[in-house]
Amino acid sequence: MQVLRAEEMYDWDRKAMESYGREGQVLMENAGRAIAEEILRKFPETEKFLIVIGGGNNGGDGYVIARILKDRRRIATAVQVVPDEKIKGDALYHKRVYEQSGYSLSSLSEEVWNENTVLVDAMLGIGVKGALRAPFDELVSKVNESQMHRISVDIPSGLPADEGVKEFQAVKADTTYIVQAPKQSLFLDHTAGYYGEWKVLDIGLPPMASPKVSREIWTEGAFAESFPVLPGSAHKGTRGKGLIVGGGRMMPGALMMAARASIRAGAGLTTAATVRDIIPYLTPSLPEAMFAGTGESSGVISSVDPEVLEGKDAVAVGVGMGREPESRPVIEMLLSRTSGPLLIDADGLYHLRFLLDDLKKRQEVTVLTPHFGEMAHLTGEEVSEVKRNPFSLSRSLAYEYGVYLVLKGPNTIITTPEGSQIIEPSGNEGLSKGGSGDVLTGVLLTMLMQHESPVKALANGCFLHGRTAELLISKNRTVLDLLPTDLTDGLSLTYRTFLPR
Ligand SMILES: NC(=O)C1=CN([C@@H]2O[C@H](COP(=O)(O)OP(=O)(O)OC[C@H]3O[C@@H](n4cnc5c(N)ncnc54)[C@H](OP(=O)(O)O)[C@@H]3O)[C@@H](O)[C@H]2O)[C@@H](O)CC1
Ligand SMILES: Nc1ncnc2c1ncn2[C@@H]1O[C@H](COP(=O)(O)OP(=O)(O)O)[C@@H](O)[C@H]1O
Ligand SMILES: [K+]
Repeated sequence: MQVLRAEEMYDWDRKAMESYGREGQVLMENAGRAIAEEILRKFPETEKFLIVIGGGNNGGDGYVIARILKDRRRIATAVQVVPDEKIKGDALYHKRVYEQSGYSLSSLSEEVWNENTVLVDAMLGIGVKGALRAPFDELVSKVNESQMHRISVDIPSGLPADEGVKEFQAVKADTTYIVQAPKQSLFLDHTAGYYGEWKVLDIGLPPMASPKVSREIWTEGAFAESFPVLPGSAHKGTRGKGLIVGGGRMMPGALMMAARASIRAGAGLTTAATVRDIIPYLTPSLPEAMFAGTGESSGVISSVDPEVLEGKDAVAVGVGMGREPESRPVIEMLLSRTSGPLLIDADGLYHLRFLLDDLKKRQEVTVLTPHFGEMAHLTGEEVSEVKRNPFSLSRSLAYEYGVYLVLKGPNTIITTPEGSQIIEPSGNEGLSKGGSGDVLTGVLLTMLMQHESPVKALANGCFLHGRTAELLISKNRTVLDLLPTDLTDGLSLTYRTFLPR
């Protein structure tokens, strides 16, 4: 499913009408009807509805919804909150249909704000611009203060559709019925929460006319379809031989978690490279792994023998490595000497900030997996700015350095060097614990060795990680006690659920 910006949505709408014979009035009828049916399904017993109608096409959808609710014998109070001359075009057509059905409009008296009533917010859609003007500024506050269940049409009124907007005032919806395609703000840290529970409804825009935008949500269907089938004749070489460089005297656990996750995810052979004196302590928890000792300076990795790279299908570096400058030459060496995919995570990303020229020179597949803080460090932006503009900042970075970028968060955004983007929304707050990212690194390393397409490998790895957290919570864990190490052993749950082979 595509994720669109407002302008892209308008393009699709325009093209549908101009080139594919779709009428605006019909599309509005479809939108309003699809939403009304959902409302009736969700509230089969509720009698009273209040529909608040604004001046654009979002208000037009509101007229259709009000008519259908009345047709179904519900007590639907429709209030138009703008002067009559503001209602134009398709919205005016549907206002007339509403009135010709014998239905009338009410005024916004105090009695309509009744907690036994469901509120339908059809004030403002994706056409909102700038700070809210009267009467919407006060109305949005009033709606948010009310105890009613709030259903927003297409988008919570006042909320920007696109990334980048700093200040806004918007309805905090309990439920949002999104028209045709989710908009960017559904996935942003500071706006996602305004949508409440959400569902995307098809209103009949022709897929042939959809904008040429490569920004998609990754689904369980996509995972099951694109996950490579392991041949019966598989041997460890088929599954991939990976190397993970990380850990040190202070953070050996990070390396342990990444290596174990890589093996559990299905790698043929995983080698963990770290300072020599901690290897004996790691061996009991990683009986399947191979180990390689690195050069060391005061407990941190200071060098890796390039011979360790021989025969490796992919390499991951950074987990638990520390930020001491002594480790920087390791990243430098791996950037120039790794011939297969190279994934850089955690402290590796910290060092990378000082090696951007080497990154630019590298020709082979390189994957960076920053969280918001690491992305801010890499780009020189504030964390708040990264959260407000994750799509465009990811694209700029991926394009400038020719890398695959996995910007991690509740909605992880994966970007290719060419700028295609995938949003992977699985997971829950149980993952917000030190170590979850290390597990992800191990999983991604394995996926990179087994998929032909790096972007599918990354999307499937994020899905595997996030869905495992969801399945564990639905079974015997909670978001409070879930551990990154539970996640590793829980990978089987996701495999068994989605790849019953
Ligand atoms: N295929 C589709 O996409 C389909 C989309 N459909 C629906 O259309 C919606 C988009 O409709 P849209 O373009 O008419 O814009 P919309 O959001 O109603 O806002 C415009 C109004 O808001 C006002 N206004 C703006 N900013 C404001 C502010 N700061 N403060 C105060 N007022 C402000 C502006 O006022 P003006 O600036 O003109 O004074 C104007 O009256 C979309 O979300 C979906 O619900 C479906 O019907 C079917 C097909
Ligand atoms: N609230 C959340 N909902 C969904 N996924 C989350 C949430 N918080 C964190 N995650 C996921 O958990 C992982 C955390 O990675 P990271 O921040 O690198 O952790 P660490 O470095 O502490 O191991 C990422 O994959 C991220 O997408
Ligand atoms: K709305």
